[in-house]
Amino acid sequence: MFSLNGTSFTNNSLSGVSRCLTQSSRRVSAPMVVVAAVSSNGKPGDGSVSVLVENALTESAAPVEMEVKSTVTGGVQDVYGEDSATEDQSITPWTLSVASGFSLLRNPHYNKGLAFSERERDAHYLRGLLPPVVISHDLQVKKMMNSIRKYDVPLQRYMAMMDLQEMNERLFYKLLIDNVEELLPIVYTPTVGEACQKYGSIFRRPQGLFISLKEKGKIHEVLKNWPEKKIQVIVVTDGERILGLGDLGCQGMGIPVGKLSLYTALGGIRPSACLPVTIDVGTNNENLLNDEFYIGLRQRRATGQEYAELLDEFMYAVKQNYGEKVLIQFEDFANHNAFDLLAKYGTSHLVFNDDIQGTASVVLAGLMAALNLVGGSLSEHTFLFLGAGEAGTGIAELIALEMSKQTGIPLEETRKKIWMVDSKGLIVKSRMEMLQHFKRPWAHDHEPVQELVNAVKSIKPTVLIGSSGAGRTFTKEVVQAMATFNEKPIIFALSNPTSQSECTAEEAYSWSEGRAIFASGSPFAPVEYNGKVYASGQANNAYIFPGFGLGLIISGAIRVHDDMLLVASEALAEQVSQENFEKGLIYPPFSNIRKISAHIAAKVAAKAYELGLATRLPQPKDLVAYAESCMYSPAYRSYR
Ligand SMILES: NC(=O)C1=CN([C@@H]2O[C@H](COP(=O)(O)OP(=O)(O)OC[C@H]3O[C@@H](n4cnc5c(N)ncnc54)[C@H](OP(=O)(O)O)[C@@H]3O)[C@@H](O)[C@H]2O)C=CC1
Ligand SMILES: CC(=O)C(=O)O
Ligand SMILES: [Mg+2]
Repeated sequence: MFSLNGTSFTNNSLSGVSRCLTQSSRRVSAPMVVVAAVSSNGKPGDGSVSVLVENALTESAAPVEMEVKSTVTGGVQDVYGEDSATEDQSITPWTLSVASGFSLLRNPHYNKGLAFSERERDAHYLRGLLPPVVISHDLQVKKMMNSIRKYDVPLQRYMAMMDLQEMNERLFYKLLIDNVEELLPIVYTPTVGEACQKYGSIFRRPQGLFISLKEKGKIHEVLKNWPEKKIQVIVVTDGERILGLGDLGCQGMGIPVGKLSLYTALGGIRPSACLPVTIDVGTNNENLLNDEFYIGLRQRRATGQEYAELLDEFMYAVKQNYGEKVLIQFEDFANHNAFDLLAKYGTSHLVFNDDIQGTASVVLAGLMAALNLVGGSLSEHTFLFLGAGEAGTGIAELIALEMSKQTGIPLEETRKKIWMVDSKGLIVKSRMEMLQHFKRPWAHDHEPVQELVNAVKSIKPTVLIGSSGAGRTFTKEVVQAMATFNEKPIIFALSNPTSQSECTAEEAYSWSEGRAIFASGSPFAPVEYNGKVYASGQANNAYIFPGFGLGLIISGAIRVHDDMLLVASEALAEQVSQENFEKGLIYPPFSNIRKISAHIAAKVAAKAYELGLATRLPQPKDLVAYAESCMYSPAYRSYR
């Protein structure tokens, strides 16, 4: 049934399998990887065994040599945890697992529910545990969508999705992939924001690792408690700036969980390679500190050395446990830590800050596409941001870099086309002394201006970008001002969730008399204005990070480089079709996202090879085809 280093197995005994695995060290050559074994009497080393195998090439975005999968099910005992005869003691010992009967139904990785075939029910001790009907994966999807749609409250839909993920992982991902436009607002913004706010009350089972100050000095061991060993992507937050909702402390866990489900559904990274992490150093949110259901440390945030030491221990433990090439995505850190963490670990780890870099790439892509509708080159436009934090200054820097590359004009000059307003007004030279370091490049010569609308009237931007986290700050006066000196004003309201959006789609179109090119961070339904329907795009980093991460993984990249962000923007902009433009759209539909992600991945990987940052050799000839072939598919495997 499967072959391991030259030895074939058919209904071999479990102990035989064990011996062979031991003798052949812990690594199995692709394409076959043991994923579970079933013994006839449920006891290891006794009776006949069938071994479930999967094809590593279609199953994973990992290099083809893979560690033997470690799963313990079967309700008998943890079968084999012993070290095998190999010199490489840094690798976690493999275990071979017994998955059958009731435990198989309780294992979300392997459970198929009513889709287990008659033969599988016989072979895997499922008789009587399921009702007689056998249904297809497609019918399961239809049934699940029917039940999810019955919930009127988005948070109930979110909880139904989380329950499904815990029950039947492949059904969860098929549902999400097949209904991405409908379900993205549930597992992601805006609903994930509400889920984080209420995470303490709705918490059922751990979906990721919680690393708090209590774990200081033990993080290496804590990482080993996670059941999966072959991790490729970690999304980590400390919960201090969750969307535009502020400090949600430990309850920010919903964000890494949500982002990683998109890594799988949108970018094809296999679920077992994804690890959500929340670093808990306390919270300054008084409501949470006083909430009896709060699940985090009940103390104010640790800062300074205490904070830095915990983060440092985490970063090095990750490298020690998962190697050089694990991608660590920083998510929703407050800006007073985010920029420093990125700078500090950017030279030693494969790190990516989604709020700074992913957002920059998605917005640049939208602008590149928008030029098809408004004309001119990037450097002929003038940009004004409301919000000069991670998102705002990250986007600004990438736009300035792209302008500089296109024109040969130095970066210091191209930055002068970009203006920023923060909570204290327009960022101008006279404020320089008081500005945080990331705002300083944007302090230009101008008299102080307090109000956004006055900044708009004075600077006359062609592009207005909201990255403030402050809802309804693009007032009627602001949008109307944009529409007086622009035939087609480009207006992005990036802040999440919907409640924090700088304006709604309806406001953007009606106040600009239908002339705005509008996109928002959280989705808005199409709007009717003067008898015409306007559909707006979603300028959200979810277009970028899944494909970007896939590109890093398939090339074995060891560092992230700004040029990779630029090619990711180009790849996304190229996916906007003529048909999309005719509808005023500057982003392609999410329904094509896996194809889009493969294109982004291919460009990012090609750039990694060009820059000498790729370690997976030789370089595949057709990187798009290779990226597609590496993507996880939620199709059920046959457990014969
Ligand atoms: N669409 C997408 O893909 C993404 C969207 N976002 C969204 O962007 C928002 C901001 O995120 P991020 O940049 O990380 O946050 P930061 O906290 O780093 O920055 C927020 C900025 O907005 C300014 N600001 C806050 N309130 C006002 C106000 N009323 N008027 C003017 N300026 C204001 C702050 O000013 P000051 O510095 O003076 O305090 C700060 O400069 C969030 O809502 C987030 O959800 C973020 C990443 C991706
Ligand atoms: C989308 C995202 O990353 C944010 O709003 O923070
Ligand atoms: Mg974020």
